[in-house]
Amino acid sequence: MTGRFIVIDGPSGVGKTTTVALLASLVAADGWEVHRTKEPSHTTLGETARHGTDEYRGLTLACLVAADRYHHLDTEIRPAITAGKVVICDRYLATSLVLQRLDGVDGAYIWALNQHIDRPHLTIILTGDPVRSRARAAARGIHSRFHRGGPEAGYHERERYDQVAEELAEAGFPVHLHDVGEQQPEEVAAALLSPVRALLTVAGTQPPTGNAARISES
Ligand SMILES: Nc1ncnc2c1ncn2[C@@H]1O[C@H](COP(=O)(O)OP(=O)(O)OP(=O)(O)O)[C@@H](O)[C@H]1O
Ligand SMILES: Cc1cn([C@H]2C[C@H](O)[C@@H](COP(=O)(O)O)O2)c(=O)[nH]c1=O
Repeated sequence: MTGRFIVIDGPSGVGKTTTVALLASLVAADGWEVHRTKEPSHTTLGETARHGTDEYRGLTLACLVAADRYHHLDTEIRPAITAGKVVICDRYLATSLVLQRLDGVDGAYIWALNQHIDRPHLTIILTGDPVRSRARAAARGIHSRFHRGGPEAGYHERERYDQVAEELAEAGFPVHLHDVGEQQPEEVAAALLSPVRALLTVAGTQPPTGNAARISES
């Protein structure tokens, strides 16, 4: 059986990386082989995008993150799915549709750049109080110009993610929007387990192992 491709996306500091780690553990505990990864990837190309947002902007950055996405799909995501794993990826197309637009790139161009990417089986978009999210990102450490800016930037970013959730759904992407509210990280992951199990539990199909499985990560 081929694996599944799940994306967790949303504003800076909302808790994507934390949720990916916790959800990966829960899915592995169900017996699924899990591969955890993130975008930009941990390749030279990806790290250039992650840490280069002061130098690279607009169309250049849009092309850079799209190139990294195709390389990530070719070298990591597709092989893991073919091997039957559940791939859980931190950030993907929704980030490009929000941040590259904020950078002045036309939405149609972002879609065109990404027209050959794989469609995730499920895109989870986390939303939450922008003041809290921005404060958490700042406390953790800022490495991107998109993380800067106070509450106003945070509200704007959240609004864009809400719009992009609708845009992706209209384009046929299965989307699950989850407001983290005041939930603790473990509560967020537990709440997401239900839609993820619904995706993984195809009628009559059991997880490939009866026991807790391994998690690989990039
Ligand atoms: N539900 C939560 N409640 C309280 N703190 C949280 C919660 N989720 C995450 N955090 C904390 O907030 C900080 C940011 O979390 P995390 O790195 O997971 O967010 P992110 O969305 O991946 O951020 P970024 O987009 O900036 O990479 C971390 O210190 C994490 O421990
Ligand atoms: C996937 C993706 C990423 N970016 C930029 C935005 C940030 O500068 C970094 C990611 O930061 P993180 O805290 O390590 O998650 O990459 C982007 O502009 N467009 C994208 O599609």
